[in-house]
Amino acid sequence: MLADSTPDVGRVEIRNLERRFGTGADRITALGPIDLDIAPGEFLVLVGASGSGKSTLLRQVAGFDSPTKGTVAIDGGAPHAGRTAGVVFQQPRLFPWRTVRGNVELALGYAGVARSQRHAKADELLARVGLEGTAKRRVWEISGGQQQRVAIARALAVETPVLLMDEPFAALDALTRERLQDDIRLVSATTGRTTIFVTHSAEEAAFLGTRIVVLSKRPGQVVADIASPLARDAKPEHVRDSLEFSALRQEISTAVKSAAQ
Ligand SMILES: Nc1ncnc2c1ncn2[C@@H]1O[C@H](COP(=O)(O)OP(=O)(O)OP(=O)(O)O)[C@@H](O)[C@H]1O
Repeated sequence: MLADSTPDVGRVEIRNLERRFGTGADRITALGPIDLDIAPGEFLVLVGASGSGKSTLLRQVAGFDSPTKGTVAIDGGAPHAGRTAGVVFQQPRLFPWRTVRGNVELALGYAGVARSQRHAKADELLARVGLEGTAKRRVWEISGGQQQRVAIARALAVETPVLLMDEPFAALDALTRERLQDDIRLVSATTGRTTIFVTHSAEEAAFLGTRIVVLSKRPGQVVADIASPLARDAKPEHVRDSLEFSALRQEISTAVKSAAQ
């Protein structure tokens, strides 16, 4: 299944971006200079050694933090936290005393959806991430994998042009992680939302990305930019079994190892 329509929003332009932290002798350059053009609908996976600045770059695009030098533009404008990008973190960060549906309804409220439409819209989003039948349960009653699905539904609720995911599956067991990868691949192909996804896993990067960008060790700079040859609408099991997938995973893994030296 391909995107519902060709997306025309969600262009991310990163120009000459640098981020330094600290002052005086303790000053470090964490990131940059970085130039990246991300087209609407691309699923860009960022990989690189620990400390290469992946989360720092994501935070600039989210609008949570500002570059020391250079610019980030989303559809030509400055990033605005919560308005231009939805964010999913490693921990789901839900409201535990609310129901599953209540968490999604809250995000819909922030997004300006009328109260009368929130219930149905929340259920539609929960179905999209495979959570039919859990709407009335409290967050603490469901598993970690299900909680992360709620966090994804919540991020999808706010119809931002960009979706940012910072190691969202890292804390999950292997089977749950694989299921969520299958689902997010399909969700992203159908919504066509520009996505930037951070991971440490070459396998996850190869499976999810339409494009994989490898950062060097500090200061993080782009050392490899790989276009995936895998078909977006291929069945997950066919992707995982394919020779192209193995070759891509190997290429990413080699690039990450050499970038870390
Ligand atoms: N607020 C901050 N103050 C000082 N240094 C920071 C700050 N945020 C990040 N850094 C430093 O910037 C560098 C990049 O950090 P960042 O968390 O972006 O890397 P990362 O690639 O996401 O790492 P990991 O894979 O371990 O999550 C690190 O050296 C980190 O210590």
